[in-house]
Amino acid sequence: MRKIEHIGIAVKNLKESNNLFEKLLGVSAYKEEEVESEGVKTLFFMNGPNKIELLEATKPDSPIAKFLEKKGEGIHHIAFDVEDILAEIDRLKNEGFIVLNETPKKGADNKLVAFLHPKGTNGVLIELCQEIK
Ligand SMILES: CC[C@H](C(=O)O)C(=O)SCCNC(=O)CCNC(=O)[C@H](O)C(C)(C)COP(=O)(O)OP(=O)(O)OC[C@H]1O[C@@H](n2cnc3c(N)ncnc32)[C@H](O)[C@@H]1OP(=O)(O)O
Ligand SMILES: [Co+2]
Repeated sequence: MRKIEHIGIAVKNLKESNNLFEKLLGVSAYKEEEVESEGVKTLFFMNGPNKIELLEATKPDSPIAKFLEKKGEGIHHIAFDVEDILAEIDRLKNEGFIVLNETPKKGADNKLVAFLHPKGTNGVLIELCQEIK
């Protein structure tokens, strides 16, 4: 794991949260992207070295919809930048972490992604991100 790639925040309404985070960070979002396979629409902000990903559910069975139902708006996951996601998946599996998708999937913002179950990480959903070069 090289560095935190982004913090994912689940929100009910991307438009409203876009205005809020624009005020909070003093910058505009640099990208809006729908990830059909995850049932999410994402909005990315960069302020200094920090990246914030806002996530709105686009379908009722999306992980974000379930999260909002259960916990309401808030921090959803922490994503880490990795050099080699397959090697990292292997390493983490051997360390006993629960890898939710052993085959990396296409995420937002030009990344290959995989997730670790929060049950194995003190209740924090962890995302692994490898830049697609
Ligand atoms: C890929 C696009 C984008 C990117 O950056 O590129 C994204 O980040 S997309 C983000 C959305 N996609 C995902 O989150 C995929 C991985 N998540 C999952 O597979 C599920 O959400 C899972 C397995 C974490 C939970 O799904 P499940 O159907 O089991 O939901 P439950 O409500 O039954 O939860 C079980 C248990 O886990 C706790 N939980 C759920 N979500 C989170 C979370 N984000 N952080 C911490 N804990 C979480 C939930 O509270 C339940 O705990 P319990 O003690 O049993 O109540
Ligand atoms: Co993410």
